[in-house]
Amino acid sequence: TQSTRPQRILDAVQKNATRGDPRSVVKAIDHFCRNKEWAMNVGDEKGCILDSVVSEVNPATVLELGTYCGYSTVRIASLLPPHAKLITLEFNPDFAAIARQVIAWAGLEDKVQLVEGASGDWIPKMKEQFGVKTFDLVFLDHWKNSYLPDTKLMEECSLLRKGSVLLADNVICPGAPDYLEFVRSSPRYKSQYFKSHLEYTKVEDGLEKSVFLG
Ligand SMILES: O=C(NCCNC(=O)c1cc(-c2ccc(F)cc2)cc(O)c1O)c1cc(O)ncn1
Ligand SMILES: [Mg+2]
Repeated sequence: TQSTRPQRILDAVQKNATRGDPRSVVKAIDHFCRNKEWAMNVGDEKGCILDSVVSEVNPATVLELGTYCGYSTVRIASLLPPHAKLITLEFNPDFAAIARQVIAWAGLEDKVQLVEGASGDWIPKMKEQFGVKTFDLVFLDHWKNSYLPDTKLMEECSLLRKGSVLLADNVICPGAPDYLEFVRSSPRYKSQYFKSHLEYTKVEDGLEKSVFLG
């Protein structure tokens, strides 16, 4: 039977990465996507910016919107302090099934809760379902036209506190123009653009870091 690209990414991890070694999992995916098949992971260049923001925030609670194969999930979770928790939402069940195995190969299942379903359905249930008060860091990497409505929904559900950091991928390519306009013009956010490139390419892209001011 014909394999899917996420399945081929998982194969590359299981063949080339060491169980329990998150950095080797990240390296194996980047090597596969740079040399064999492009895939929509945040990638190594933007991944370094992601790492620096995670290390700076040192979050106890993280929400990731859009898991895909778990590449950024592994990057983030490998940097979290001992009792920190990462909740990652993925709408696509095929992506979720692969991501669970990638996260397990990295040995990070205890830090990560992968939830299958639509962000709009799950965000209002975060507190009651997972006992989350607020998120210290949110990584937005799902459907680009969901960034803005989901950010407004997180505000309405009081999931953001003074100092919560939103980090959004792909604000240039594919782009999230309505989200960018909102966080850059709203008095309730302090925004900063980190110029980079679309994963594994020379095309411009970047991450937007926005601190919620409460
Ligand atoms: O596609 C779903 N999620 C991925 C969101 N991410 C992206 O779309 C994405 C796309 C690109 C990208 C950039 C250039 C290009 F030419 C093609 C794609 C890069 C990225 O870094 C992304 O993050 C999805 C499916 C589904 O059925 N349900 C819920 N979500
Ligand atoms: Mg992305």
